[in-house]
Amino acid sequence: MSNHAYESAAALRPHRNAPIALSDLAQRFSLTPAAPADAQGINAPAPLTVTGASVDSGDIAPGELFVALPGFRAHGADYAAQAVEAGAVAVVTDEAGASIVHESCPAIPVLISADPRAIVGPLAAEIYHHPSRSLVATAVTGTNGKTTTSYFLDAMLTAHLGGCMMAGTVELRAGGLSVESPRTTVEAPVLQRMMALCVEQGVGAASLEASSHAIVLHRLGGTRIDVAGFTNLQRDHLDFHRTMEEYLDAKAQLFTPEHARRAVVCVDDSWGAALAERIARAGELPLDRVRAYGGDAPADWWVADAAVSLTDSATTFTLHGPDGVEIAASCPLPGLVNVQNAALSLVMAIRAGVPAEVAVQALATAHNIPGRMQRISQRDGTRGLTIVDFAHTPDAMELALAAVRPITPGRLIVVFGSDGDRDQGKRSMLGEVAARLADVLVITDENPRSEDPQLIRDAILDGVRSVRPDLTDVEEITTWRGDAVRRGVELCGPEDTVIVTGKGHEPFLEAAGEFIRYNDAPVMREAVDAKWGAA
Ligand SMILES: CC(=O)N[C@H]1[C@@H](OP(=O)(O)OP(=O)(O)OC[C@H]2O[C@@H](n3ccc(=O)[nH]c3=O)[C@H](O)[C@@H]2O)O[C@H](CO)[C@@H](O)[C@@H]1O[C@H](C)C(=O)N[C@@H](C)C(=O)N[C@H](CCC(=O)O)C(=O)O
Ligand SMILES: Nc1ncnc2c1ncn2[C@@H]1O[C@H](COP(=O)(O)OP(=O)(O)OP(=O)(O)O)[C@@H](O)[C@H]1O
Repeated sequence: MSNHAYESAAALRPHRNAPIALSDLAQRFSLTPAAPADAQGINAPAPLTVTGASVDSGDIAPGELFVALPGFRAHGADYAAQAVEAGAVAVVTDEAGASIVHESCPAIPVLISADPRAIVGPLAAEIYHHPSRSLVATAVTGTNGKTTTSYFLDAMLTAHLGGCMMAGTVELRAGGLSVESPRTTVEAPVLQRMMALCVEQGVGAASLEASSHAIVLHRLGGTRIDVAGFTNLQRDHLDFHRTMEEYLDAKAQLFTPEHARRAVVCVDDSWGAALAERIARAGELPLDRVRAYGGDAPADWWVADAAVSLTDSATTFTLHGPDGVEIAASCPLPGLVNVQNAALSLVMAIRAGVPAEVAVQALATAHNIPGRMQRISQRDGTRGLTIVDFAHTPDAMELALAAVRPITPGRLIVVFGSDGDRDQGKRSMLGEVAARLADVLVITDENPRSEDPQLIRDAILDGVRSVRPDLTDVEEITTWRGDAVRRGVELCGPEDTVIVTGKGHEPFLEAAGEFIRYNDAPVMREAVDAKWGAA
C-alpha cells in the first residue's frame, strides 16, 4: 500500500472535535518553537488551535496539525508544502525537519520534538481528547490469528455493548462506516480519530489488531488498551526484527502498563510461555494464561474435549478456568487454530467485562469473517460446504486442509495459486501440501504481479508431481481465477468441501502491473447460487 493509503479513511473523523491550543500542546509535550512563539503566532491573543492531526500529507484536513516524521525512506518534512496546501495550520517535527519546513513553508508555525515518532500517539490522543479512556478497548497481537480473534471479540463486545469499532487487516469500521484497511494497525492519529468518532456516536468498544511493526513504530501510543491478547509467534517479518527474540521483544512491549491494563496470553507455543513468564516476573499487569491445544506450560484457562461437528462445521469444547469455572463453548470455524482464537477471545472478553454466557452465544454465530474460513454455503444434504480462506503459506495451507478434512465426508477440493514477485520456494511446497492433503486440485493464479502466471503454475505443478506424478484429479485453469473458483463449485457434490485459499478478504488481484478489483467470496457465492439456487 502506498503512503496515501488513508484517503478512503478520510471520513472516519469526529464531526466535532474541540480545538486545542498549540501552546498547550507545546507545553505538555515539551515542544520547542522553531522560531520565537510570538513570531509564529502561537501565543497570539486568539491562540492558534488545531482540530486534528496526521503523519501523512495526503491525509490532512483543514485546521489539522501535520506531524512530519523522519522515515526510513524520506523525511515527512519534504511533504510539508503538500500538507499546508491541504490545510495544515502547523507542523511538529524534529530539528532536521524544521530546517526543511523553513525552506518550503517559511510562514507555517513549527514546533520541534527530539523524537516526533515517539510522541505522535500521545499527541494525537491529546488532540482527540483521549477517546480510548471512554471505550472498552481490546488489542490482539501474535503472528497468526489476530484478524480472526479480533472479529470474535467484535461479536462479543457488540453483543454486550451494542456496537464495536474495528481496526485491523480487513477493515476500518467506525461510526457506521467501514472502509478497506490500508494495513493491520493504522497510524496513531487515524486510530485516535476513529475512536473519537466512536465516542461521539456513543459506540462503547473497540477491537484492534496490533502488528509488531505498529508496536515498535509507536502507532498504539496514547491508546489505553483494557485487555491485550497474544495468540502465537511463528517465523515472520525477520527482515524488520532480525531475530525471533527481537520479534518477541516487540510484541512484549504491548504487555506493559504504558499500553495495557490486563494481559491474556496463549501459552501453546514456547514463545507464548516465555512471554507469560516475563509478564508474571514484571508483576505489573494482571495476567491470564490460556492453553488451547499444545505444550505443558502452566495455564489459568485450558481447553478440553474439543470435538468437531459434521453438521455445522463447528468445534465444541469446554474452557476450564480459575476456581473450577467450566464454560461450554462452540467455535464456528473449523480447526484447532480457531479453538485457540476462540479460547483467547473468550477469556479476553470476560476480562473486558462481557458476561461469559453473552460471549459464548456471540462466538457461536461469529462465522462470517471476511476470508477467514468464511463459509459461502453450508452442507445441507443438497449443497456441499464451500469456504474462502486466507492460507497463503505452506504451513497455513497444511493447517487449513487439516481443519476441513474432519468435516468432509466426501472429497476435499482445493482451489489455489501462488504469489508472483514473492518467495518462489513456496510455490512447489504449496503444490506438495495440496497434493498430499486434498483429493482434487484446481490450480490457478493468485497475484502474478510482474511474473508470467504460467511459470508460477508450473512451479506449483512440480510440487504436485512429487506426490502425484500422474496428476490424477489435478486441473489447471489458465484463464482467470474466477473460472477456477466456478470450476471448484462445479465439481462439488453434497458430501464434498471446496476451499479456495490464498486471497481471503483481499479486494484486488495484482497482475501485469494492474490492481484488478477481485474477491473470491462473491464469485463463489454466485457459483453456489447458480448451481444450487439462492439459500
Ligand atoms: C516499515 C514501516 O512500517 N514503515 C512505515 C514508516 O514508513 P517510512 O519510515 O518508510 O516512511 P517514509 O516513506 O520514509 O516517509 C516518511 C514520512 O513521510 C510521510 N509522507 C510520505 C509521502 C508523502 O507523500 N507524504 C507524507 O506525508 C509518511 O507518512 C511518513 O510519516 O512510517 C510510515 C508512517 O509514518 C508508515 O506508513 C510506514 O508503513 C509502511 C507503509 C508499511 O508498509 N508498513 C508495513 C510493513 C506494516 O506496517 N505492516 C504491518 C503488518 C505486518 C504484518 O503483520 O503482516 C501493519 O501494521 O500493517
Ligand atoms: N491461532 C492460529 N494459529 C495458527 N494459524 C492460524 C491461527 N489463526 C488463523 N491461522 C491461520 O493463519 C491465517 C491468517 O489468519 P488471521 O488473518 O486470523 O491471522 P492474522 O494474524 O490476522 O494474519 P494476517 O495479518 O496475515 O491477516 C489463516 O489462513 C489461518 O489459516
